[in-house]
Amino acid sequence: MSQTETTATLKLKDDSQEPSLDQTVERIIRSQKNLLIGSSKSDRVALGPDPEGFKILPKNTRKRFEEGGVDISKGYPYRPEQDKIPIYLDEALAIRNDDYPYIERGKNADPEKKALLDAATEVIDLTKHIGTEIVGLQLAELNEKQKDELALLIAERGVVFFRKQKLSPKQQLELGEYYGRVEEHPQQIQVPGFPGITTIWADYYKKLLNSNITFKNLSYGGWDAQRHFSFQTFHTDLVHEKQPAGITHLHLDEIPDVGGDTAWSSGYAAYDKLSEEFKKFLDDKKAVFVSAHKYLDRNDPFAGPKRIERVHPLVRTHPATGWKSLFVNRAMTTRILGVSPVESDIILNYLFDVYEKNADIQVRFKWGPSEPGYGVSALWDNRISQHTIIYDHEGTVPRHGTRVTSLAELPYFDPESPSQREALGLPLDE
Ligand SMILES: O=C(O)CCC(=O)C(=O)O
Ligand SMILES: [Fe+2]
Repeated sequence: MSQTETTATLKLKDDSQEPSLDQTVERIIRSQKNLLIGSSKSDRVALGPDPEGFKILPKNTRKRFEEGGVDISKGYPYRPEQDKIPIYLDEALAIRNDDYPYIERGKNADPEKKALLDAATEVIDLTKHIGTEIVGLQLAELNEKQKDELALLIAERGVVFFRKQKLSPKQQLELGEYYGRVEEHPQQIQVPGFPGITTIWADYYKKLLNSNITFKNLSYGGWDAQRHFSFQTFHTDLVHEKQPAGITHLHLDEIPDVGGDTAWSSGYAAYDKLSEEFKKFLDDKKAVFVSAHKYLDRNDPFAGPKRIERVHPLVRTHPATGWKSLFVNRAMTTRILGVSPVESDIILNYLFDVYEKNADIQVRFKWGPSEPGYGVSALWDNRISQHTIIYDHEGTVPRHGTRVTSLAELPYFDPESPSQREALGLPLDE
């Protein structure tokens, strides 16, 4: 056979485009993704901007988007295309797997936070341990010094609220970028043209789930019944990231008159609920944290769905305050390393309860009443708190928000760091 004949034969093979076995298997896996990953009803595919969602977009939100230059002419919300949604664990793990140089803005802020607090007309601590409302300031107008001081205040108080805000999605994103690398979510519904801004819109999901429209792979915090994950239980955002979430900023631009509050619980105070002996036991422990979404193992795709697993310290030090905080949540912390599975379950359940059942370390925020033309912002620190929507409105009335999450440092535990009560000179529980 001459050289030309060989090339011709090979070419013929290429041109026939007969898929290899691997390619066939891959095609089956992709087409049967929902079956293999076990997507729930809320885990559906959706492609691009949704003309149906646009029809129920609240007036206040539409006005904010139009004034803020968001192009919703093709529909709303934007639903990431199927080919952007990772199927395999290694694909999901490859997202943001680099070491990104995080700058802690709160670290060098004036501890008295004068530039921020003196400019406010009122500063209201909503409870002793967590939650502060700032009155009379616009987030969009803060200078760098004030933003740094705000980062410190959020780190100290867990969550900070601003009512009556004029804030475009772009301004919200810019503030998030100042606080860290903004997470771009490959699954969640988004603001068109702004992959860093996700949409929080329960009534839309409710409508979607009740409709006969077949969307696939669009996800809204679904978990299996076992661990009950959804936005409706206490949780922390994005703990499965290598450098998990620092500040999340949720801006509600459509607020129900009644219902749909949000609650936060303090991780510093949860830690300080523990006895000194138990703190010592927990201090250098590490735990496994899992992702909300499930994926397939490329080497064993038919072995069932798997979640991303990351190991983080169970007690972590906040880089701005230097205080220790209990870093667990029922939805995503699955086991403590170095103890038996039975021990791990018992300890974790107790720690979840400490966070969830002590009302004295929590704040419940009523976003309303809504004021046409304005929105309300909550900025919380996921490193030192948990939060949950209080879903009493059951998605039956309009409630719409945009959310930007800034990722933070690689979590660490500094054995020299004090607890909050120690740092503030308060008596410690024994
Ligand atoms: O809608 C809410 O109140 C909170 C939703 C939530 O968990 C989040 O934005 O991370
Ligand atoms: Fe959340």
